Amino acid sequence: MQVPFLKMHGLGNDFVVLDARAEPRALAAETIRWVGDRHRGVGFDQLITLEPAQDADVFFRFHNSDGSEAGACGNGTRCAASLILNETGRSSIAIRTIAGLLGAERLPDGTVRVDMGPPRLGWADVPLAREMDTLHVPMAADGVSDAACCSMGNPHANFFVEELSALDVFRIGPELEHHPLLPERANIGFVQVLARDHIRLVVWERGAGYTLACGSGACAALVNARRRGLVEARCTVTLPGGDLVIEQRADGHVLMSGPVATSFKGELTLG
Ligand SMILES: N[C@@H](CCC[C@H](N)C(=O)O)C(=O)O
Repeated sequence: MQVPFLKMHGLGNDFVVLDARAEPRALAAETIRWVGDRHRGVGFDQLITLEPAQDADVFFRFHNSDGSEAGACGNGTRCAASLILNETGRSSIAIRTIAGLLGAERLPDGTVRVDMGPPRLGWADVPLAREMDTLHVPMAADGVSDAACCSMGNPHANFFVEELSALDVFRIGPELEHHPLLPERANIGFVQVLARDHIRLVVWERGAGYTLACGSGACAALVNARRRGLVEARCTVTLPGGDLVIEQRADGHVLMSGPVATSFKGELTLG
């Protein structure tokens, strides 16, 4: 069976997009891992499946390259939303995801903004293994300690550091992703506050590993930095792949804007 796909990215956070609106395309975890293999398949951080929705323009389903499913994917939402914005010719759309209903719009400069909704801050929302203050979670690894956690529809743990380049992210990232306090694992964000409107961030993604950018991770970093009193409501978040602009509105909703790009299209041979 030949299945057409698009390869897209937001700041190098890369995606294979499958359109399953007319025909179901449920891939087994083993197939997802093969397509995600950067040597033997196409390679991606996340696979995004577009599905029909009853109460929105489209449903987006996200899978990590290890085959696990994720409730949210900020950059993937921006990329796939740009397809629906182009297709419909509309200036804004509504997207249903496992984590909730999201809004997306194209901005005059061509970038795409997604309303990721409000963060969830309770220990059971993240989730953490037991009741505790999500702003000070006793997790530590070489060079980092005292995590701030939240959910942006998916779990995030942030560590604030003086200097990001001093960290061995490839060693401590997987260690923290699998920490016993995180029953569903988490995306691990290492945050350096450069100014009250500027953050540097490196993310070790749950189920995908080191990434050039993580949209929901950038939202979580701003939310947790604000909770610690370190930044204002609007920040530029500089990731290895480039900049996102993140803003938390007075009603708590977190807005994320940045560029999207299509790399190529192709066909998967399945079965
Ligand atoms: N790249 C994403 C996050 C993808 C999901 C994550 N790895 C998870 O398992 O929660 C983004 O841009 O938000």
